Amino acid sequence: MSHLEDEPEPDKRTLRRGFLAARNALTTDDVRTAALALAERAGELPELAHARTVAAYVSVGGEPGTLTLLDALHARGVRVLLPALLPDNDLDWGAYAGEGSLAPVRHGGRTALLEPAGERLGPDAVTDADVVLLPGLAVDAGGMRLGRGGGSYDRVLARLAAVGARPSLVVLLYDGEVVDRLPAEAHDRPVHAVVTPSGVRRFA
Ligand SMILES: Nc1nc2c(c(=O)[nH]1)N(C=O)[C@@H](CNc1ccc(C(=O)N[C@@H](CCC(=O)O)C(=O)O)cc1)CN2
Ligand SMILES: Nc1ncnc2c1ncn2[C@@H]1O[C@H](COP(=O)(O)OP(=O)(O)OP(=O)(O)O)[C@@H](O)[C@H]1O
Repeated sequence: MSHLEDEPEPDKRTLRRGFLAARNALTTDDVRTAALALAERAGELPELAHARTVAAYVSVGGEPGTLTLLDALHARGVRVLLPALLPDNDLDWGAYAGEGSLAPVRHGGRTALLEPAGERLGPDAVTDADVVLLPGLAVDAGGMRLGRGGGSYDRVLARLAAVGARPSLVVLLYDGEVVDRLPAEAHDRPVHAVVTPSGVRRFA
């Protein structure tokens, strides 16, 4: 992206469109191969090795795959919390109990998400997490994350801060989604690390 450095910062919407188009161009095989590498790389994170509760999400479509990782955590006895999207874009949470505990839910015209089918624990349940795995479209060298724009995870991060919870914040991405710089707003908060198929990068 260095050839763009002299141009005005493209806004978040334009950036989102570009990153989503690249994901849409991936084949099922690309996604599957990357998901295996991601699970392996994430397995190297000491934060995950020691976590008792992990807040995560089930990837859909071209998103970097998370299910292999979720199954590995669940099999080790880690409590895995998964989000359920509420009408105002806030997130409720439920526990992952294997693939049978997921239900496809379509919100509006969007791709169906896989959400926890069991008991709902309430939006504050995320404050129990030792590690939060956040979805995103990109992260920059300062750890600032570009999300989908719903503000769901902005609210999660605000809620964690409000109760003084300081879990490790980790975003799972493809290699090309780690960039030099993203536009940041006052409410944006940096993550601690990014996992891509080629490895883990930590932010100061
Ligand atoms: N897998 C997953 N679950 C998640 C999120 C996410 O980003 N990914 N969320 C993050 O906040 C929350 C749900 N919010 C979402 C907001 C917008 C779209 C969305 O615009 N989807 C588009 C593009 C899908 C694609 O990448 O191909 C669509 O369905 O058209 C999806 C989820 C909680 N669960
Ligand atoms: N703590 C908050 N509570 C409610 N709304 C918020 C909060 N923080 C940010 N928002 C709103 O959410 C919207 C999306 O913000 P932004 O573009 O940063 O989303 P994002 O970080 O890309 O998405 P996400 O958090 O879903 O991954 C903005 O309109 C913003 O004002």
